[in-house]
Amino acid sequence: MKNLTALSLKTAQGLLYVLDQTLLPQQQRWLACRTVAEMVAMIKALQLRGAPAIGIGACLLLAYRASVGDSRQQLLLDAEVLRAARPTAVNLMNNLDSMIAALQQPDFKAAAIACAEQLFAEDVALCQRMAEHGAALVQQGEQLLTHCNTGGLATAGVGTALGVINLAHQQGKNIRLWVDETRPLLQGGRLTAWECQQLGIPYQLICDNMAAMLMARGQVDRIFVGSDRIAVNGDFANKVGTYSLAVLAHYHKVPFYVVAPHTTVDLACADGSAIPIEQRHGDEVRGVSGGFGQAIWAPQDAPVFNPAFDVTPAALVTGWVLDTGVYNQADIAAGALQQFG
Ligand SMILES: CSC[C@@H](O)[C@@H](O)C(=O)COP(=O)(O)O
Repeated sequence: MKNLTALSLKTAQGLLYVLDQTLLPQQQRWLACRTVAEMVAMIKALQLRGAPAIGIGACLLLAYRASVGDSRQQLLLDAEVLRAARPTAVNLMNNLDSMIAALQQPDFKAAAIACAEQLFAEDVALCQRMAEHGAALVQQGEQLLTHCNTGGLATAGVGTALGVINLAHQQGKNIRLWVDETRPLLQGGRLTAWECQQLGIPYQLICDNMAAMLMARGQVDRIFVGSDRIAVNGDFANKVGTYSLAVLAHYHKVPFYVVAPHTTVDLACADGSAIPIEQRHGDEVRGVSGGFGQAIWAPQDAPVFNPAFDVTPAALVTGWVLDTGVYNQADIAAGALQQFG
């Protein structure tokens, strides 16, 4: 396998390494990943996270397993085990489908490696195109807002929503960014804040419940978020809290954009009600843990509701920024997403 490098994934001398995102920003620790069980555990624990990154990581692991001599039959079984690691991000399923097709080739080992390398390269290119389409929407001096982490850590490339924001910054648009901390796992506070510092993007961190006040004061000009799965009617799933942001944006007439590669469209989902939503452990809401330590403030057995994602209805979206272009409400209603998947 070639040596590949992204912010959260890399291959070197044939081995796969994952940057443990649960420890950021306090610690930068790369973990070697050799087995399917290790990869499943990393995805479930969100050591590897972000819709495109988990799909690419799972396929790189299968390519590694092929390179060390696993049988085609074993690799096909392992692909199904990996598919079940997280349910919402369709990129994982789509990338594994590509890998399964590669494993049908006569030289399945070479095909698996080529497939993983191609998925990696393709994601880099898709991110760049999304960034170009999205950054063109941003005006000089705007105050932007984002949720969760959608940057280089979540993809093989520059990211989805954060890729757009970073390109607008690089273009000298003098933007400022509000970063939602993103409870319960703090992907904004830990990961997006860290990426913004690396990239030199001027940002301020806010708790999720401060966005309404900023919008009321006219301090948010545009919102960009990512997505884990987009239904054909334009409804989309993203990190829990995205829906409330969209409702707030609608009320305050703030343009609200979802940024995702066309491969995030799922033709099997007619609308958002068909998107499976992952439910996670109650401890994530009872407290927090990470590279900074652990704090639990709720009663140990407090009953918890903890969906990892929510669905934003298409009616609340100003624009769908895909690698293929920007689509508006009329485009989506006319079936623009039907060509993807
Ligand atoms: C490219 S990022 C799109 C989404 O994957 C992102 O917004 C998100 O919700 C990530 O959730 P996570 O639970 O951290 O994997």
